[in-house]
Amino acid sequence: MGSRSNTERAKKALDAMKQLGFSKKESTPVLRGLHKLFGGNWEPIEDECYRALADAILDRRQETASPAGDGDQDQEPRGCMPDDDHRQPLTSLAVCGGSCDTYNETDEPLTKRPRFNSTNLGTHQMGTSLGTQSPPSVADGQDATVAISAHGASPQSTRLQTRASTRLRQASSVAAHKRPRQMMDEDFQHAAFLREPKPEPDMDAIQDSTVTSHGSNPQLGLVDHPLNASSSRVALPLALPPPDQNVPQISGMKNRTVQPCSMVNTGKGSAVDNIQEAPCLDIDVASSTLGEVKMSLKCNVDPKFRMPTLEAVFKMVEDKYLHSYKILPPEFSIGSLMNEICQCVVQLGSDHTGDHNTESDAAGNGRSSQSQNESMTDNIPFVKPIACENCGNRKFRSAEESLSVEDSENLVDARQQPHLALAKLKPIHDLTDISKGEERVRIPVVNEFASEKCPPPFYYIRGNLVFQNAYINISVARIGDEDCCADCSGNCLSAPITCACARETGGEYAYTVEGLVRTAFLDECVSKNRFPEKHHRFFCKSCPLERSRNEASPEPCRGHLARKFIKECWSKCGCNMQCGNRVVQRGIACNLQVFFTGEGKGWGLRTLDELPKGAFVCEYVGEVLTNTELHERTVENMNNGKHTCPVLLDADWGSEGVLKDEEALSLDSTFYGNVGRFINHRCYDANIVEIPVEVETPDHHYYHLAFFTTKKVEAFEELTWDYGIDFDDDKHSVKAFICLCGSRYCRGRRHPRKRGKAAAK
Ligand SMILES: C[S@@+](CC[C@H](N)C(=O)[O-])C[C@H]1O[C@@H](n2cnc3c(N)ncnc32)[C@H](O)[C@@H]1O
Repeated sequence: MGSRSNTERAKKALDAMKQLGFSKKESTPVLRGLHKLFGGNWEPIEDECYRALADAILDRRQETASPAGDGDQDQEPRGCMPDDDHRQPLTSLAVCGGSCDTYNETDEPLTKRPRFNSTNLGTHQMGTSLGTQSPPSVADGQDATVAISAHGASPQSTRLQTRASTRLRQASSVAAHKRPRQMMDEDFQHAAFLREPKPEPDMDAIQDSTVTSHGSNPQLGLVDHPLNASSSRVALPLALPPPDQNVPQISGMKNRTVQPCSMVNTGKGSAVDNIQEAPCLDIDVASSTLGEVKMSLKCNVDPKFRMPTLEAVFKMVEDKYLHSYKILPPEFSIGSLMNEICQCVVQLGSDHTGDHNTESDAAGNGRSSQSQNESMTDNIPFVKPIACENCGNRKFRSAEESLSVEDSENLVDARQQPHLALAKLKPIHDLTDISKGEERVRIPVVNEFASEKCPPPFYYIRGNLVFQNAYINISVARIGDEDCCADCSGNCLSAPITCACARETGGEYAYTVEGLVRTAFLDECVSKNRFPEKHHRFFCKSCPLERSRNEASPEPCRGHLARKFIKECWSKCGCNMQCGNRVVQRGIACNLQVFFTGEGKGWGLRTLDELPKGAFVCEYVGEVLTNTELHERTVENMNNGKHTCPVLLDADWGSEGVLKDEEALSLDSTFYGNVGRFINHRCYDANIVEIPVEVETPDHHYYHLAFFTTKKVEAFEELTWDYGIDFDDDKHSVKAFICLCGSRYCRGRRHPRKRGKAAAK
């Protein structure tokens, strides 16, 4: 190198810049300046594929284009200006439909595509950056490609990155903005390489890959890498125009091809189940040593597809995953998130009734944020309708197959309103296993009376789901050393001393080695339920329950029982899954059956085996609702002649200050639930009792409600729990029914008004 002439080296440098889309006219003065700055030394200029030169050109552009400095988001429209991509070639989110015929193929790879300026993510200042041009529709293609590119050096891209990570990992975007350039570059490498945990075949080969012209997409002006694991790999600087085999390529690019969507392991029974049906064909992530990362998603779309703005897409994705899913499923991955983005692009782009397909929408013009939220949150139910099997004389059909033509027309509505979906689609249960495989054991449904064959429709879920606004703070960081047993191994119950997780239960594990709740602990829980007046109660300063009933002048709190909690070991603990202090989290282990009681109580739950005292039966699983959501739902259900079956998670309400509504949680299994929703009420002497169990949170704010037997239960005996209903209280969230529990202590039966009604029946 050293022997080469200045002219030769300058020519090479300018050629390399040309490959990045910088004209000779623009590059030459910058190169001259740099050369002078480095005292005639070429090495720093040639290092890292002329990175210093490219950066200097970009800096110079930014200086000339943005006198107000970085962060000035109200500059002239950038998206459609040919030069713009040179100014910010790697710092924006770019969306392109299948045919971008306005694209200038020759020299300006990322221009003339509708742009999403990542600085404006989540704000309503998009208009100036996007202009008024409508996004292209996919005229005849069946694909839409969403390309997300980022450059580590830019604040914009940092925001893009931090947007994803803050929402996903609660990272601080502010801090990220301020980090030095190099650090950000590293972050972007990590963003591309580390956040997708799925196994990626033949990584070494990918990293060592050489440049080929394979897979370029001149039409889109995007580097269109081969997108599945089996295809050959490309290593291209992302801002380069489509490669020309005759042109020497800049080395140092890495390309990582994420598995095609069909290969994404979505995990059973989770929100991401649906991803298997995603319209996404391929996901690709590539990064370069220049600190760029580009992700491209290819989705199948219909010809009427119109490209939505990425702001709308991101909002929709975020809504789905983070507003509804504050508890992120363990299977969550960036791959599935990107796939979700694809689904949302397709869905929004296919919805011609909404106005999220226009640039002005992205600018926040013409549509309130509330209506944006509505269209997004209401859209897709996370849990698929139950497949029907063996119901009546019907054979197994998938949920979609089981729809009649008329029903299928309702599918659109159904997708927009999960609860409406339930009413319209009427998913039919699998009578051989109501859990449709969600549980470790099969839970059959039987009706020995020739009445209804099936329980009413609902979606079976194994674990709680947040309906919408409930706030649950689950993070590993919140679990301190005092709330976990990181040093344990194997089975905590076999260790000579109890671990930190037994602190909640007074230094003694709540479970015996046989997996039963200890008698003394259990009896106290039963006693609290049976004789609440004898036990300590909390009284809220401002009771959420009363507030929801009458916000203007709420009545005083009626008190909430101070409950006994079990704390199980969890992910931050060193023990294994078979640890004796992990019972509820392992799920249902006994043989249960849903059966028709024939006693006027509808369906019920019974055990098929004899159960000893203290045995775990099941959890009460449902949607986690805020207090307001519960109240609204109860009223709505009552108007529809339905009864809500909620349980308040109120064990800690009174001990805190004034609880915000989104912190006052309850569980409702009306629409989404597990077998717990079939357990009927029995006054006082019920054979199961609910005990709050902490699993993934170290406080009493959100917890699991687990049922344990209060005594030995015979095989085929109905399982019952005391709902704790005050049959005199008309305001109770469970609408008091005429109690047919059969207990000699029945509170409902003794109520004169109810008795009269019962007699009249
Ligand atoms: C959580 S659900 C229990 C499952 C319900 N039996 C079913 O068929 O879906 C609660 C509802 O069951 C009925 N129920 C529960 N316990 C009852 C009892 N002791 N007497 C009469 N009805 C009861 C009431 O209609 C109540 O609203």
